[in-house]
Amino acid sequence: MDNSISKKSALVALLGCPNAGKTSLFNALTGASQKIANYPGVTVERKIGQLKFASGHMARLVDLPGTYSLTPISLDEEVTNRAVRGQQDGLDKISAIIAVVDANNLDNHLPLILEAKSLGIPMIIALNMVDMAARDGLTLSPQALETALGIKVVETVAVRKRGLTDLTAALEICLNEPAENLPVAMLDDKERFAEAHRLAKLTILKQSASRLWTQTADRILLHPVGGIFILLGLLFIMFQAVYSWSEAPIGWIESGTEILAAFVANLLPAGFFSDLITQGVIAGVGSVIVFLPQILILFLFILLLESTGYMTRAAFLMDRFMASAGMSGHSFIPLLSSFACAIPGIMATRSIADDKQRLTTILVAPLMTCSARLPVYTVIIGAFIPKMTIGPNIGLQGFVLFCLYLAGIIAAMIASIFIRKTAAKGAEGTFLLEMPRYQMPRMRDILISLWQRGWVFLRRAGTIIMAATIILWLLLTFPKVDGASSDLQSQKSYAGQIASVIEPVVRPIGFNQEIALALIPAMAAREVAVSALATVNAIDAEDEEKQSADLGKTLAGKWSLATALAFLAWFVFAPQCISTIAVAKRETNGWKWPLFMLAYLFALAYLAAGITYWTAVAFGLG
Ligand SMILES: Nc1nc2c(ncn2[C@@H]2O[C@H](COP(=O)(O)OP(=O)(O)OP(=O)(O)O)[C@@H](O)[C@H]2O)c(=O)[nH]1
Ligand SMILES: [Mg+2]
Repeated sequence: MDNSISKKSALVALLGCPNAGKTSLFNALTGASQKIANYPGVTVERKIGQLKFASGHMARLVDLPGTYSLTPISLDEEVTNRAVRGQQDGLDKISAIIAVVDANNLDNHLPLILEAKSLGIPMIIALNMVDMAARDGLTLSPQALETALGIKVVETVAVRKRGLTDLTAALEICLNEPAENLPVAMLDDKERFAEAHRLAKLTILKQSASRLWTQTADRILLHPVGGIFILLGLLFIMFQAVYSWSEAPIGWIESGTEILAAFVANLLPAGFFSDLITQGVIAGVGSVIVFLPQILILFLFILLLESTGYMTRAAFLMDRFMASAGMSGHSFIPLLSSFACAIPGIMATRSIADDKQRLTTILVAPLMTCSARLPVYTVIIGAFIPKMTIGPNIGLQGFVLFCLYLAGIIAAMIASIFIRKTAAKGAEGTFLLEMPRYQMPRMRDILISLWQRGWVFLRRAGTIIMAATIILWLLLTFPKVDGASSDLQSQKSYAGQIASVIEPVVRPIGFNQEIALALIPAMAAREVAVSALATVNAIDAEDEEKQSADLGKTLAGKWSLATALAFLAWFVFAPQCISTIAVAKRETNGWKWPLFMLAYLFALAYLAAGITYWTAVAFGLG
């Protein structure tokens, strides 16, 4: 510790809103002569350093936590509030304040200055980040602000050490000949914001059109209440579009697979091979490929939101919400990626510095509705939820899909709260984010990304999903039951025998034999649940001549609504994806956390499906 810091020299405080540049200024002004301690009772760092004036005199400088107001809400704001009022234990009375203001953000930063002014402590203003202001096309008049406030204003660029000589000179004058403290009228919140706005207008001489535009857009899109509604509205439109735009292309793909199946059936001699291709490969894989249009529409929206610069704003909007669940805005992007797929999502958590927050984000990422769930949701919704509207342009099917996504999000938040209270206890993190500029998306880039996503999906369908479907088909076809109806065949087959072990476990939550059968191969990937059901039904329908290419129609004739809803609820939670477990193992360096993840997600899935089933039955939907 540096004991050379004199206890007697005047104490000067750096006061300002979060991210105004106080710490940067503190470092620039004090160099290496810092002394770091904690405020008593709070784990907020207290930094005191020594400041040398041109005259050779010294002062002590204290860096305070950022706050927007002297009416504290959080602990570190409390520290700042007590410090400037001279009520902080172990801290001398403050002789002067350097109020640090972000030049780009006058409207938001000036209210604190007005509040501080009423304390009656000698004060000067460091108008910081003027480099950014200039870059963004802002022309400012520090003189205008100085005259209007009656407080000396010095322009600074803390990170480039610009304006520091002027600042220390002004500070020394302020300490030696404090301006007369004219009594200041106490303003209430509303008056203070109005006055801050007036001062900002006086100070800003000119601003570029694009900055003005960005500011207006941000005022609307980042509004703490309105912004959230806009975000939810955008997501809602997205899910509606996933349905309404995909109808026609889905029809084309369906007729395409039907034609292909008929063509192959004609081409190949009837028998094992023909059955394998038509029932296993074409019915199975085709039932998954049908979802390509919906997946592309989903990605189109995500890509558009990303490329316009909106996504970062969404992260910002969500920060407070995420913090209330024990994560932070940093977790937002990984979780958002998990809507596409949990694997890139979990890998993106590497950018989260806090270990506990990172672990939590990994553990809840599989609850975000990945695109592999879309086929499962869509088949069931298409089959069981009536195609009706529940409001102007609001379809019930899109609404249900929206609710399923919402259920995943809410479950993730609740799980996160629990995990942060138990398995991953730790302090809250901080959050910093720079807003990108708004821009027109470049259609070419979007199309390329869409093509890549589509290709990844098709490759999955052609590899893992096809393999799982073929294996399942083989397990369903053997051992052959002679002369049995095809229904009996699937029950007596190897797959049927395995399913009959699982069935008693899932029967209490409303699942039937064919669901039990589909759940095992679906561990490979969730979509396989759909291709497995398609294959089972293709085999079962063999003799009956009424095999429908539309899996939904077939299921609607067999399952009760309660079972269908329970099946949906299951897939909101069930960790049915081996690759996700593998990535979680790699990213957490061991089996402990992936096993924990498997256990808690299966438990949730079982509970949710059971509750859904029995509630539906109670309402007479069984
Ligand atoms: N371009 C530019 N960046 C700055 C300037 N001053 C600070 N920054 C940057 O702004 C960010 C916030 O600066 P800090 O010094 O940590 O802000 P602070 O006021 O201490 O923030 P809190 O302690 O959270 O209240 C950092 O990334 C700094 O590098 C400046 O004058 N110009
Ligand atoms: Mg700081």
